[in-house]
Formats: sequence, C-alpha cells, structure tokens
Amino acid sequence: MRGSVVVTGGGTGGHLKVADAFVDEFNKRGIPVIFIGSSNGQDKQWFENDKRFKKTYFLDTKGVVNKNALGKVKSLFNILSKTAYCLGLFTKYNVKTVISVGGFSAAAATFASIAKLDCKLYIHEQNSVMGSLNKLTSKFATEVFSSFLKSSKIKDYPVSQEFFELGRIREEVKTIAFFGGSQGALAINDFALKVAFKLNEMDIKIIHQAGKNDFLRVKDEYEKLNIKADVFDFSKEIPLKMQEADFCVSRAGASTLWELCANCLPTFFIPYKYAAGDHQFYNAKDLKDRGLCFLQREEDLNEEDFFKAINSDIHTISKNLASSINSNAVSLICNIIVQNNK
Ligand SMILES: CC(=O)N[C@H]1[C@@H](OP(=O)(O)OP(=O)(O)OC[C@H]2O[C@@H](n3ccc(=O)[nH]c3=O)[C@H](O)[C@@H]2O)O[C@H](CO)[C@@H](O)[C@@H]1O
Repeated sequence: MRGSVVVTGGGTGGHLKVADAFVDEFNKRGIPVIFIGSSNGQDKQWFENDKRFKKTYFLDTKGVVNKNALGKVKSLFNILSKTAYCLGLFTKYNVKTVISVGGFSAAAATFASIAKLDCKLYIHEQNSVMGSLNKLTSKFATEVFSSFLKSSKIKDYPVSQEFFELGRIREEVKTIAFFGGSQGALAINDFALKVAFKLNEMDIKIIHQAGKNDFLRVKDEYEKLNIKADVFDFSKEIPLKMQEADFCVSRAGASTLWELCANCLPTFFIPYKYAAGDHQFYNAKDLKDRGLCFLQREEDLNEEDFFKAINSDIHTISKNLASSINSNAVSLICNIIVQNNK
C-alpha cells in the first residue's frame, strides 16, 4: 500500500470501537496505523499507550455544534490550527490514506486529508442520520461506508470478531444485561432499579453497566435492595457480558446495536432522545420493523411492555438475529481501501 494510513475520530466509544476494528484489520495485513484523536472525550482512555498503533496523537480539539457564536468561532480557529498541524504530520509520515470514523475528534485530520491533494479520505458513518462533520466532508471522500446509506459499497457494520465468536442462540431469560452506551445512561439505570426486585423474584440475574458518573449510586441502590447484581461502570469485557446474558436493555448507539445483533442477543432498545436528528431511534427502527428487537421511547417506558418482551418468543428473535449481520464487513472495507491505494 502506498504511504501511511491514519485512522481518525472518536469522542465517544461508538466511534472509537469502529476505529478499533480498523486497526486490528490493518495490523492483520501488516499495515501500520497512526491514530489522531482528541485529548477531550474518551479517545485517550481507549487508545493511549496502545501498542497496536505506530503512533497516537491526541489534539486539544472540541466540538463546534451546541456552542454559542463565540464558542463556535473559537472552536473553528482551533480546528484550523490543528489542521495545519496535521498537514505537517501527513508530510512527515507520507500519509496517503485517512479513514475517519466521525465525531468531533476527526475534524482536523479530515480537513487535512482534503487539503493534501495526494491523500484519499474514507469515511465510516455509523448512524442512521449523518453527523455534521461527515455531512460537510463526505463529498470530498473517495468512499463513504455506512449500514444506512444506499450508496455504501459495504452495508454491514464493522463489528469485532469476538461478538460473533461469543454469540449463541438464546432459549429462555435467566440473565438480563442493562447497557447505557459508553457513558452510561441515567434513564436505563433508573429503569433497571425499578424492575430489579421483580427480576430477582423471578430468579433472573442482573448484569448492569451503569457508567462512570452514576456507578456508585446504582451499586448502593442494589445493596439497599439486597440484590447481588454484577454492576460496573465500564468494562473492557462487554463481549463476555453479552455472552452471559439472554436478554438486554440498551441505548441504541450504533456500535452496541450491531454488536448485540452479532451476538444474537434479543434487546429492548431505549434510544437517547437528544441524539442528533433522533438517530438512535432510527438506528433501531429497521430492526424493530423486521421483528428483530423491541423499541420504546424513554417517555413511553413502562414495566408492563418490558415484562411482556422478556416473556415473548426470544428464541425466534435470537435465531433470526444470526442472519442480520455478516462478520466480514471490516475486511471487505479494507479490501476496497487497499485496492484503491495500491
Ligand atoms: C449519546 C450519544 O450521542 N451517543 C452516540 C455514541 O454512543 P456511544 O459512545 O454510547 O456508542 P455505542 O453505543 O455505539 O458504542 C459504545 C461502544 O463502547 C463499548 N463499551 C460500552 C460500555 C462498556 O462498559 N464497555 C465498552 O467497551 C460497546 O461495546 C460499544 O462498542 O456514538 C454512537 C456511534 O456513533 C452513536 O450511535 C450514539 O448515538
């Protein structure tokens, strides 16, 4: 492959998990990868000192959306200065390929890839509604990959192999996992605590990812209820937690959603209502329309529908999930990139 490869993007786990899948695939092919992310958000927590990368850079960049006019101008100037810095890096490492997985962390390296004429930009958009950076830059990309875009050459999602390998067809609900996405979700924490007593009475074990900010409160509440739940703030072993569960309650972040499909784990999705363009709801809508998941808006959340869901035919759902996603998306995407950049 000509020149070096940069993977850029992040901010939250959903973007970073896709970056993770790309790095593994390029490394498998003996192609080193440089990562460019932000020092704000979760990028450092995921990739600092990660030996799989040839080099990692965490730039002091922040998002532009959701800021007042002055904040927007400041962020834009900052991104421009970091773009110039990235151009310097691109010359130093002879970068010819940039893969953006989106999020505010991707802005500087994405703009630099557009400015450098001999560099190709590839975008992976995870969500049903395109993020603002991708909207702005996609016309400059050689390819835009997304499960939700008709024009995408590869429609399956780059999910890590372990979610497939640890997948199994469920028969009955003995263990339930509650997942709040990479940052945890207050609404899911509260709902889990509300139904915990009844689940305990039904002899159903609880696994609960509560997120960093609410972890201690949640742990404390289970103790008060005298329930032995597997509660944690963030775990690097989500594939194992999924494997153990027979049913899941989750936010509908794109990476989690496709990992659950890969794992054949029937899920009750409660989308984050403030996600841009309501994308979490639309991430899950097609699966819901095909009878492959349950989907309920936070404001409609009620115990009756939840218990109806766990008592439904989860075996058929689990069986049908097995054909909802192919396991080779990341390899197919990398084939296209490598072929283009020979
Ligand atoms: C609030 C918000 O805007 N969230 C967005 C963010 O979600 P978020 O960052 O929560 O992303 P996802 O749910 O898509 O992915 C979270 C990732 O973190 C991993 N994980 C999670 C918890 C844990 O303890 N350990 C762990 O490793 C999961 O396995 C998954 O791979 O990015 C997604 C992908 O663009 C979007 O679809 C979401 O809408």
